Amino acid sequence: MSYEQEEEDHYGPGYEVGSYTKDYNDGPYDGESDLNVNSNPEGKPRILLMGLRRSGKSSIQKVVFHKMSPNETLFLESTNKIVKDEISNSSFVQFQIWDFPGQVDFFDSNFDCEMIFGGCGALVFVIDAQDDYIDALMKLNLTVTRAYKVNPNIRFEVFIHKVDGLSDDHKIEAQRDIHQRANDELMEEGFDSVNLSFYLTSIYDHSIFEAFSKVVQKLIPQLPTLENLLNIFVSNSGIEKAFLFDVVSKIYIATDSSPVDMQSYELCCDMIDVVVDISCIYGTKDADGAAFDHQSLSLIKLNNSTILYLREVNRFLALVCILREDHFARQGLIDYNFVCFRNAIQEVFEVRMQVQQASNNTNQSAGELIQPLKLL
Ligand SMILES: Nc1nc2c(ncn2[C@@H]2O[C@H](COP(=O)(O)OP(=O)(O)OP(=O)(O)O)[C@@H](O)[C@H]2O)c(=O)[nH]1
Repeated sequence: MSYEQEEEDHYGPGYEVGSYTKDYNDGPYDGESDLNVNSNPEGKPRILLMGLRRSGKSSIQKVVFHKMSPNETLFLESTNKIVKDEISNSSFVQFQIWDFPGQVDFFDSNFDCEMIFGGCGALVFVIDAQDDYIDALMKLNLTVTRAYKVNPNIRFEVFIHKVDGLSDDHKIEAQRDIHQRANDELMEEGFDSVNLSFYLTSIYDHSIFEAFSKVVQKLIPQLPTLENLLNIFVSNSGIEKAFLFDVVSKIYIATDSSPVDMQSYELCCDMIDVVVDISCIYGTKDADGAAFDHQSLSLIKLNNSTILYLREVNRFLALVCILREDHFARQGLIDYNFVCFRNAIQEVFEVRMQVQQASNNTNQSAGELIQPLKLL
């Protein structure tokens, strides 16, 4: 698990791109500077992180994808160039994150809107809720309107961030106020069809992982299939809740259709930490040094007659389930259903690979550009 500061390159005169990557299992990124949409051969969706200075953009990226502890972010230096990060640690979770400096100026002639927004899947705008957010709302409006004109397919995600410092009432009020002001301004300017999603986030709890899970899920074309498979598995196995996790980032890439409550999600995240930590200390590591392998399985009984059950789905994904202890009496059935579920996921993955390969071949022969928004 290592990442490498790969290279720095010029993003047109005046804008630099720091490009590094972390490929959790396949060793350091060996790619070349990938500066524009056209050189994005695998068509990975791109997520842009934007917002005012010190709003918390780099902290979010470091905590979610680089295992940085929240306290360490206090020492992060201000970003003064676009930092590009390649996330390719899972069969389904593959994208690039571009972290922008807070002072980015859209009116600067060096800022190539077409190129930056054109190949973007989601734009995450971070607002510091502990600060006066009027300036941030102006910047949000400017960013969204600019981006939408270039690419109406972008998903706009607003993180009302640093809410750890706010009381519950204050959080709700901030969300209501920001939601209303942002939408009113867009309506006034005639951007009625722009859809903004809002999330209350903090790096000091699981809210940031939950919010990023939802951002990433929207970029996975196979999501309805995965959810369907989870629903079938859950209803036939007496399971209350199941999450399909990307083990390294602890982002859940799908869950069944019952509502997600934060406590269940936190429990499942904690279980992954426990399993990975114990495996690292006492388990045997494979050739890649990964302690999480095809035999990874864990069962934790809680003192409220609830069971947490974790099974490895593939190298990158784990299924974590919550169920009542009495339902676990039929473990054989659950295990059988799980094997069927795992085979189905494998098939989805294979179909995805085939379609991706076919699309690559077609595009190569036709000399066309690959649509960066498409995974399939
Ligand atoms: N309380 C609290 N502080 C946070 C949170 N997220 C980030 N911070 C702090 O906010 C400060 C700024 O964070 P950065 O990640 O450097 O902000 P940035 O948006 O990348 O800043 P620029 O690079 O200047 O654009 C740091 O001191 C972080 O520790 C959060 O969720 N809660």
